[in-house]
Amino acid sequence: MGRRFRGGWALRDCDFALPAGRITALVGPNGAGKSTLFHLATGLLRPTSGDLRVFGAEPGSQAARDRTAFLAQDKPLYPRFTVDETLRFGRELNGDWDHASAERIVRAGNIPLDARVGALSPGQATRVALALAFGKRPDLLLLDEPLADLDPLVRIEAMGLVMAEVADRGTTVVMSSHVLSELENACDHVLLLKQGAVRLDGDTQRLCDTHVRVTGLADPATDDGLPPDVDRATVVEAAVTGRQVHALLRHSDWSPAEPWIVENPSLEDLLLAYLRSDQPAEAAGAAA
Ligand SMILES: Nc1ncnc2c1ncn2[C@@H]1O[C@H](COP(=O)(O)OP(=O)(O)OP(=O)(O)O)[C@@H](O)[C@H]1O
Repeated sequence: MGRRFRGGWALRDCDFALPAGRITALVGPNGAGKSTLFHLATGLLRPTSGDLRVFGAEPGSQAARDRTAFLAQDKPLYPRFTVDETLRFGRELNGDWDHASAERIVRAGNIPLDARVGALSPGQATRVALALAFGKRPDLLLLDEPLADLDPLVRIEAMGLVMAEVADRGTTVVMSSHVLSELENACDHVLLLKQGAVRLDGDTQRLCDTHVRVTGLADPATDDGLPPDVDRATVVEAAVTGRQVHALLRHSDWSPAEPWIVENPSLEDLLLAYLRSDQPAEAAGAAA
């Protein structure tokens, strides 16, 4: 599947299937194609090549729209509406609307129902936008950097809200974020895009288990500092600092003896390595 704009391909040859009932982190540098993917998944854009399906339905079709809620980066809410009017608007637009849940989400944030949306803090507005999204009882919730403008405490609270609702209902969530440290405990699947291509796609635990971070004395005879017997196709990144080499390897059967330090990476470490790596997806073993 791909999407091209005048300036070139925003997404190209992207082939992936995201797991239902799980939280997928959509990660990638600016311009990687994350928002484009959300717009394709909601039917706001059509693919230029190939096909994208949402629970087997065409994005934008009634069947797909009924099951999908999308929270865009700019969280479009009507500033003149009160919170209550906003939720009632949600009820009018959606047949299968869960007003009690939407109100519960708002009340849990101590947001008065008669407050004007335009007067809410960014954190409160995010909560109202999430209430609107969850009130729809979506099977698929698409969140495009929903927490970007929030302070750390409110971010944690909003993330907790998403996770609780998802655990309750088994909603499939795809959430883009640049804050990698926050994804570790929240997401169980990751899709990493870079320059419009899928660089990494897999279960977070499995990805961390199938990669190793190795640190040891750099070999002066090789360019990357790793010993010559390391299969270079398994090297996601390697960096020499002083006399030490620090590398991330995937599926490596190279088992160095001490004094090499070998450990599984954290999700953040793994994602950063793939974001920094310029290796083509095949060489870096995108589909682990
Ligand atoms: N409507 C459009 N018209 C032309 N080019 C576009 C359009 N939308 C996106 N692009 C281009 O497609 C590429 C991917 O953009 P996209 O917004 O999907 O990236 P992103 O990963 O969401 O970035 P960010 O992290 O900055 O939000 C970029 O090169 C962007 O300039």
